[in-house]
Amino acid sequence: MARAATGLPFDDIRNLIAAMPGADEAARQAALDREGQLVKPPGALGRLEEIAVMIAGWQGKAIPAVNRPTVAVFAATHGVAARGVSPYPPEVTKQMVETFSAGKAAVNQICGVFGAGLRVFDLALDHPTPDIVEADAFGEAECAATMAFGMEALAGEPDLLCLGEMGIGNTTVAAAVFHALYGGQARDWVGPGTGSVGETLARKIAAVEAAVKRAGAPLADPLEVLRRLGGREVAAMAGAILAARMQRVPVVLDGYVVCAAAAILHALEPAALDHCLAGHCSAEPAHREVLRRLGLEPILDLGMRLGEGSGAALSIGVIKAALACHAGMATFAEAGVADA
Ligand SMILES: Cc1cc2ncn([C@H]3O[C@H](COP(=O)(O)O)[C@@H](O)[C@H]3O)c2cc1C
Ligand SMILES: O=C(O)c1cccnc1
Repeated sequence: MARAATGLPFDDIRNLIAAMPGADEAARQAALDREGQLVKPPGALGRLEEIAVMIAGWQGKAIPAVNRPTVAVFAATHGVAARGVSPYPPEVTKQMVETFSAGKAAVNQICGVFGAGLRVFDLALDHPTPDIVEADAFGEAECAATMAFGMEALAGEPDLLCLGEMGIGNTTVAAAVFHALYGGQARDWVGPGTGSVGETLARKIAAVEAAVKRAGAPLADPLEVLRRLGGREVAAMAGAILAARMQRVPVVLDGYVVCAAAAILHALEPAALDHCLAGHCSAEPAHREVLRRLGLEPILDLGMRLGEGSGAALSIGVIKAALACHAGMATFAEAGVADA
């Protein structure tokens, strides 16, 4: 396999993780102080206050703003889909990419409501990654290059990056990643995805179990979990989360599949997700446990199980409201309201 002149491709990823910046503490503290002075009982805006303070830290501004939110949807195809682990055929991935372009998917409508830009990245859709039951999803060079491609999500300089994905079979891939990272039984991590029940669900559990065994889990290196069991959208999203961190852009995660990308980084370095919010808790049964392990509290919990970034996009409304309150409210002194 070709190695980059700078060393092993995964070493480049590890070097980035070692160099990740933290939040701007002065901006974070200034935002926290401001929250304490705004014309409301302290803490009365609950999570909205935490969101405003967190975004202040990452944007490095006492009064942060989200004017250019972007939803980046990564689409990929998976060899494992040919095993019948999803009720839908693999062609749906490409057809949904066309539907995103036509502005007719759910995520388009949600982006429209909140003024978010939508960018769709398709990752070699005509060339599925190998069936993870049979072979590794990638070689190291391709996996690292796909992560680097995901960094393109930052090219439009968004001030908030929401992640989404499209790829029939990718809840199987996500379950394999979680099973390899967190152990337990395959069935603990497998859920219906788009609606697998009965025989389809049984095939999905069997595929996850066999893939993780083949890959030789437990694996000491989370990047090997990604390389052996992941898919292109999972790798690209991990790259996007990392690139956002290098530029201190806050990230909103979507459901079960996006969290598989996040979990790889978290397993490499728990602080790697400090700039991330969980947009929602998906109805995929194991998502709540994954969020708990990642130390993330979902903003919304609406029983959604769509993917394509829909839950992350929907939480932009809450995030924008949090920032509008933080920026626009008067202090007790300014409003002439008696403080406690
Ligand atoms: C019409 C349609 C639109 C979608 N939008 C997102 N997904 C979601 O479903 C897929 C994962 O589920 P599974 O692992 O069960 O195939 C992903 O493509 C995901 O984003 C969709 C699925 C369908 C059928
Ligand atoms: O939570 C998700 O990401 C999800 C759930 C079902 C189907 N596709 C994605």
